[in-house]
Amino acid sequence: MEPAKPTEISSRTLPFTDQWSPMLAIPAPVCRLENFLGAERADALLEYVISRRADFSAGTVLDPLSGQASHKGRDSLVLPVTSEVFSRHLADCLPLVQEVLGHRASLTRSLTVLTAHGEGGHYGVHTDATRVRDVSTAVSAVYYLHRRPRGFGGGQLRLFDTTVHDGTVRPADSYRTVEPEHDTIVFFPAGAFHEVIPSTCPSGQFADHRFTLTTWISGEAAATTPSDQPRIWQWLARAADHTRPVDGFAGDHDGATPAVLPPAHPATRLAVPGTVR
Ligand SMILES: O=C(O)CCC(=O)C(=O)O
Ligand SMILES: [Fe+2]
Repeated sequence: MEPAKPTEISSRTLPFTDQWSPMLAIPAPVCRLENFLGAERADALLEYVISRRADFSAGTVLDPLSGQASHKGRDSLVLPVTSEVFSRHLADCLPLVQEVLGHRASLTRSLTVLTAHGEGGHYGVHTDATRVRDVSTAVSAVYYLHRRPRGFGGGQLRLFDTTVHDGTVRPADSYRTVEPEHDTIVFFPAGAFHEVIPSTCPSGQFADHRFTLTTWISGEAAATTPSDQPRIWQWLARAADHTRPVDGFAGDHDGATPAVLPPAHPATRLAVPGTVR
């Protein structure tokens, strides 16, 4: 049979107009790595997290205007930690992550907390601007851990798109969903709006919670040349502007302490596909 000839849709059906003003909706760049620590070490870390149960406390949010910490819109347990090995892995994958995220600034410091979400655990829509000096260049990294079979439901991470329309940049209602899969890590711009939707934990046991090792990675000080960053990063930073603490960054509201990220090690850094190591 002959293929049908295309039919022109007449401009009576689809008229021309000079009132044409579509809205740009851009997904936040995300880089996801599976099997990040490997089965054995991920299980060892999970056992460690469970063993620290008594040391977790309620996580806070910071009001950017008043500088006050509160529990508004958040029900998570947190425990600040540092780990040389985890930091080295982060440093070794940053060249690849930066390539995927279209990120150009230098990243030298990190803040890390363990988190646990149980029955009703959630973290309302926010940016991570309160965790870093310069949200236009900082990266958030969330490493997920949980028992198998999974003892919790829900708890997905939603990463909101950004709309750019008539010179205004704002977070969109649309989003991408990240499943909190054991031994996977996601990286995304710290200025992207995101939320953790409520989790359930039918057993009520701490060991069945949704666990993360959450890290905020940034440079030393405010970037002097943010225009080096691709446009999407600049838009994200503009949309996140009102979430920056007006008094600037004055230490972490959950007690995380800054650690220096080593440079990527030539022998262990992840290769960027398509380049010579
Ligand atoms: O747990 C997650 O998936 C995200 C956590 C988060 O957004 C945060 O701790 O700032
Ligand atoms: Fe966050």
